[in-house]
Amino acid sequence: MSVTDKHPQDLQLFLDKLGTRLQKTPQKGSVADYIPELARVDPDQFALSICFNDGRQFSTGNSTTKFSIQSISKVFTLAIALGRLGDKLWQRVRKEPSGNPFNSIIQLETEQGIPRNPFINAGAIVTTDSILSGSTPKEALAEILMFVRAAASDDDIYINEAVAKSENQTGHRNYSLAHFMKSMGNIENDCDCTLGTYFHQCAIEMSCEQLARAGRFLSGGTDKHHMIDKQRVRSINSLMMTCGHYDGSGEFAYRVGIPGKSGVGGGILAIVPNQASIAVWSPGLDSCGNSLLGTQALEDLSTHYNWSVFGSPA
Ligand SMILES: NC(=O)CC[C@H](N)C(=O)O
Repeated sequence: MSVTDKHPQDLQLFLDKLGTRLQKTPQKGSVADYIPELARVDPDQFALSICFNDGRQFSTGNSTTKFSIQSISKVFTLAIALGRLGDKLWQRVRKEPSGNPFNSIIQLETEQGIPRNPFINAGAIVTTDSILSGSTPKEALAEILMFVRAAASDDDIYINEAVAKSENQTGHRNYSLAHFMKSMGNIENDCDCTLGTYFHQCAIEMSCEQLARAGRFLSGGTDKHHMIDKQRVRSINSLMMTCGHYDGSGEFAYRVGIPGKSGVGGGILAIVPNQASIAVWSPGLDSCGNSLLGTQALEDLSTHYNWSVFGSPA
């Protein structure tokens, strides 16, 4: 029996109180300003949506407002790449936490251009490059959008061109990562094509309600949402737990205790394995680039409902 069968009204009340309390918090973190279009987002926004495997969905705050999913897109591209290449992907990217910022270049030189994991920028660029091989950027982006729309059961999901363009103009760090990996033989396509595709996937916009629904393929929702092999669901969740918040992954696992993937747009997709998919959004970020209040909301929620996969204190 899920928590919704027992106390659906209590859960809605809990979420509304949580949203109201967090929105009053003075320390909201800072919005990402290295992508100029994201610097314009109003930091005083908060939304959360939970989609249970039994189909029920509960939301609070600005839950239909769309935001830039940014690195949360890396979960969808990893699922597509694993479906295409299978374990061969792991010859080009590893499965280890990096302990470094998401856009760090330092490990690539001593580690032969093989990124630590698919969720740091270098690893995500390699993952996108693998999807691009054999397709044009337009075809690869169409495939990514098709996957996301099918996962969310919603066609009203698009790429924000202005955000993609804005990141392309200021994406010198990502260009350096891609060119370094190209020099080491780990990028197959033209760097401009791979990065153009990567910037566009990051610029996908979704609301918390859409994102929570899109995450059902990782929470083991109904048969309809078995979009990928069950073994892969487990693999992706394990990487979200160990690497989904970059150099803040240990802290997130310690405080929240469930797999999660953040993005610099302020969103987090979190999975309660076999139970629910949760999307939270608050644009202010902490020093590791993870949503400050989003993390707090997930900690409060998972503590209250005992969702940590590491056991319950009771
Ligand atoms: N952590 C993130 O969300 C980073 C994604 C962003 N598009 C970048 O490449 O810098």
